[in-house]
Amino acid sequence: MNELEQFREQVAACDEKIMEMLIRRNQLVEKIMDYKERHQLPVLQLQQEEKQNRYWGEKLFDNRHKEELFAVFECIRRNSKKIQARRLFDYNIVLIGFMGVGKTTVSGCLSRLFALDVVEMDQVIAEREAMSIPDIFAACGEEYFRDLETALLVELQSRKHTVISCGGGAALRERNVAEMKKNGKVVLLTATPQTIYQRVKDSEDRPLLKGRKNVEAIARLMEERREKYEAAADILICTDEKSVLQVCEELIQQLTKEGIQKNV
Ligand SMILES: Nc1ncnc2c1ncn2[C@@H]1O[C@H](COP(=O)(O)OP(=O)(O)O)[C@@H](O)[C@H]1O
Ligand SMILES: O=C(O)C1=C[C@@H](OP(=O)(O)O)[C@@H](O)[C@H](O)C1
Ligand SMILES: [Mg+2]
Repeated sequence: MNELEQFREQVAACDEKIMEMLIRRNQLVEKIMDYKERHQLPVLQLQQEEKQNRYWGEKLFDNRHKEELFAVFECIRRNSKKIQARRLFDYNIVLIGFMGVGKTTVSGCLSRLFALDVVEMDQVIAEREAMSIPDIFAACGEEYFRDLETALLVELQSRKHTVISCGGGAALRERNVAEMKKNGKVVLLTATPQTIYQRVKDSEDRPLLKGRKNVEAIARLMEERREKYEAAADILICTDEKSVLQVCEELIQQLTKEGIQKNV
């Protein structure tokens, strides 16, 4: 055997070991989940991730392939999160609620925590129409926009393990709620009008608040919508005075409670 072939054999032996270790690692991830479930421990334990980052940062700091090694480790960790998420949520997580409650922000955070895909409905619609949401409203009207939402919700039924961040008005149509529930658990995020005002006051992205961006008008519109939002929700999370991470933790905790856990 020439030298090149010998090296190739050694690389193949390394791959064999790496794969064996990855299989073992995945089994341990499952065991950790069993343990957390049995002892009712929170699913998210971010300090563990920080500990790993510190450890490998120090250990690899002068390695020539530090970046590449980190990228592989990140990929391994992402896959662990996926394994975890697939077991926890056998469905889509559909976020609804008034403008500014944090649907988009919470989706991003959930996606990082569990390596879930995100569909930001407004963004998909704006891209497909090649127009911003305010422009769609101005050019084609609200009904047209709501029809696009309905069509997209139907399309998303073929997915699983996806966070669907709805536009604030999507849950107001009965038909939309029925489509959401076919593949997902509907999570209603709430906040007081004062909180909403603070969060949206500097943004121009919400045509329905144009010319009425004040606490009173927000409170009125919120009250008009409240009944429909609440009727659509499988769970409700209040976001006032909570960080985005706290909101995610509460959401996971509620979703993984018995009964909500599986899509039954
Ligand atoms: N829990 C929170 N605490 C503080 N600010 C938040 C929180 N959730 C969202 N925000 C902020 O509020 C604004 C609106 O959030 P966004 O996710 O766009 O809401 P939505 O998609 O429901 O309209 C953003 O600037 C975001 O950073
Ligand atoms: O509440 C609504 O009717 C709307 C909310 C907006 O999304 P966000 O809730 O993400 O702001 C956007 O879809 C559109 O302006 C209509
Ligand atoms: Mg949004």
